[in-house]
Amino acid sequence: MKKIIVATKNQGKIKEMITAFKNLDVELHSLSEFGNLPDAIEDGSTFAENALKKASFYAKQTNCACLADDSGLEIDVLGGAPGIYSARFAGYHADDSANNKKMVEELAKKNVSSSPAHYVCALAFVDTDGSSLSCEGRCSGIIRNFACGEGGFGYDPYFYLPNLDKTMAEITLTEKNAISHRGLALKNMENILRGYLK
Ligand SMILES: O=P(O)(O)OP(=O)(O)OP(=O)(O)OC[C@H]1O[C@@H](n2cnc3c(O)ncnc32)[C@H](O)[C@@H]1O
Ligand SMILES: [Mg+2]
Repeated sequence: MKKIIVATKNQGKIKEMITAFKNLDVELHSLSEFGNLPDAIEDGSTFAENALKKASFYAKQTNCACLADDSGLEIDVLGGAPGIYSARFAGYHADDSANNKKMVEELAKKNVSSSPAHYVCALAFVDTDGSSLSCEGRCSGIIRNFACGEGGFGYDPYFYLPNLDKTMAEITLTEKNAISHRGLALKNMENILRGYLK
């Protein structure tokens, strides 16, 4: 069975990635099994470039095949910000609550209480021989300036899904995976990996 490292330090992503791959015939491992590895440098100009940088970096560090995710939120009224800077919107070591506070402040500066927005997720798989596979997923919704729900992570309590009349933080992990940017990208990657690992 193929051993794949879920190469992320984000616990929210880890849960979603492991749940999504439960029917794939692979052995998933966490980066934490390798001790305290350095952070990958995320200096690409696109989600796809950053995902590939992370997967390649951790494949070298662990000598194992790695699956990495680079993702973020694009808010229309902010011209697509925070985009690839979503994890550090409020500064380099910002946490979710600081980023969310900054996001609410930026909406206020534009004199709006909500805006159409899109989550984007790029996934990259890098094997031990350096060969790579990649794909993306997107999910559209409305960013609002108030939080609802306790689930998910990051911007989820502010990301409203009009079709469900709920935020991403008010649905279960399985429901989130069925519609989210990461869920859709993982479905894609599952199909690509099935062919690759045959
Ligand atoms: O780089 P790794 O170690 O994977 O973890 P990270 O949290 O730094 O991840 P990114 O660099 O890809 O930044 C993505 C940020 O975008 C936001 N984000 C991405 N997917 C999200 C989701 O499903 N729900 C809520 N926020 C999300 C959240 O703020 C993340 O920290
Ligand atoms: Mg990161």
